[in-house]
Amino acid sequence: MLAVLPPNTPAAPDVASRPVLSVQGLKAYYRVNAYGTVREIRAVDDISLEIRRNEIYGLAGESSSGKSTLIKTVARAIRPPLQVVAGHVRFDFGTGPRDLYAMPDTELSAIRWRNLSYIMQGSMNVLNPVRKIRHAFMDFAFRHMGLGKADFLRRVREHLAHLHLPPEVLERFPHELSGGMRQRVTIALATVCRPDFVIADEPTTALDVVVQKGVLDMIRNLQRELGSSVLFVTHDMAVHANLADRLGIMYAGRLVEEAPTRALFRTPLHPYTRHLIASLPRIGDDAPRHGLEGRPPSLADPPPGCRFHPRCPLAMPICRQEVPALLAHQPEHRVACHAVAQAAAS
Ligand SMILES: Nc1ncnc2c1ncn2[C@@H]1O[C@H](COP(=O)(O)OP(=O)(O)OP(=O)(O)O)[C@@H](O)[C@H]1O
Repeated sequence: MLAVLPPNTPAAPDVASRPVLSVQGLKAYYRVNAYGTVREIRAVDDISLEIRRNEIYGLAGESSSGKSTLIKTVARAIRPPLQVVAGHVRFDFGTGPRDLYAMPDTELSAIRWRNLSYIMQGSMNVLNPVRKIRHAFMDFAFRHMGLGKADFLRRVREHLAHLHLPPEVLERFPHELSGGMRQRVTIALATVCRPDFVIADEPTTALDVVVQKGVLDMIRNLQRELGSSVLFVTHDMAVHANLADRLGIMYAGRLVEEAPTRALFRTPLHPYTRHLIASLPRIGDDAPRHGLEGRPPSLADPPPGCRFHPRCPLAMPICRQEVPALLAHQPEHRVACHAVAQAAAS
């Protein structure tokens, strides 16, 4: 077990049953001025989901489906031209749900790193290239730990040792470390305060397969030890299969399916999810994989109805007119598809 800090979340009898993150009707658009005309890129368009304590929720979908935009919005790490135009993001760190966008800046900076931390794509976004790693820990984590400097650095060294990182990394500049080591350091940084909720945006994408496995194991082990919740984003379904407890599939700014990972891989319901899973390579299966016809739509001018309908093998007239609601087909399995809903009703 980690001998670092006591849990951040105060024990309350009903805390475990409440979601730690609740997103409702969230819409986040890029409002871009193009030659005097404002265009809206609807990258996150009416998303609702909940993430529980002590689970890894994987968010999947191809490039430009809105994954990064959704997690930036969930972390309130947005800047123009991105704007939240509707909906709520509520976190409950044990003291009741709090609307992230209604929080004063002081409260927001108090929960950052301590309750809510963010492992970004590419470690150099958080590590300053001209400062030693020690400074990153001092800058981000020191004020949240309530310790003197010597005790704080001792805790940091213990945490690094627990993660099999030598304490000497504190005296290194980021460029002196390999890519995998830098990513491990950013994970150590993001978890040293034992946060309740960790957001990880493609943390292993730039790494080779062997290093990637080590980093994924590190994230899984830490999550188990801390009992925290992780929102993990990658387009790589094989990574999700090995890491996520539950999976949400995004297509063109919308959540189209959500289920426990095993159920989603065994019985994918949405035609897009079925395509994602069917295109995964399998050992001993040399049959050619067929890509989907067409391309994802422009999020500045998405098609009406279901955004997947122009590429969907099951498309019906209603799919061109009505947005399918995300409905529960099993208690834990939600899907937004008219064809699936009709088949279930018949
Ligand atoms: N700063 C920006 N200004 C305008 N549009 C943007 C901006 N950033 C992203 N977008 C658009 O928002 C949409 C969603 O992009 P986003 O990066 O969230 O997708 P993604 O699923 O995370 O993709 P990837 O896996 O490639 O990172 C895309 O159409 C993208 O072009």
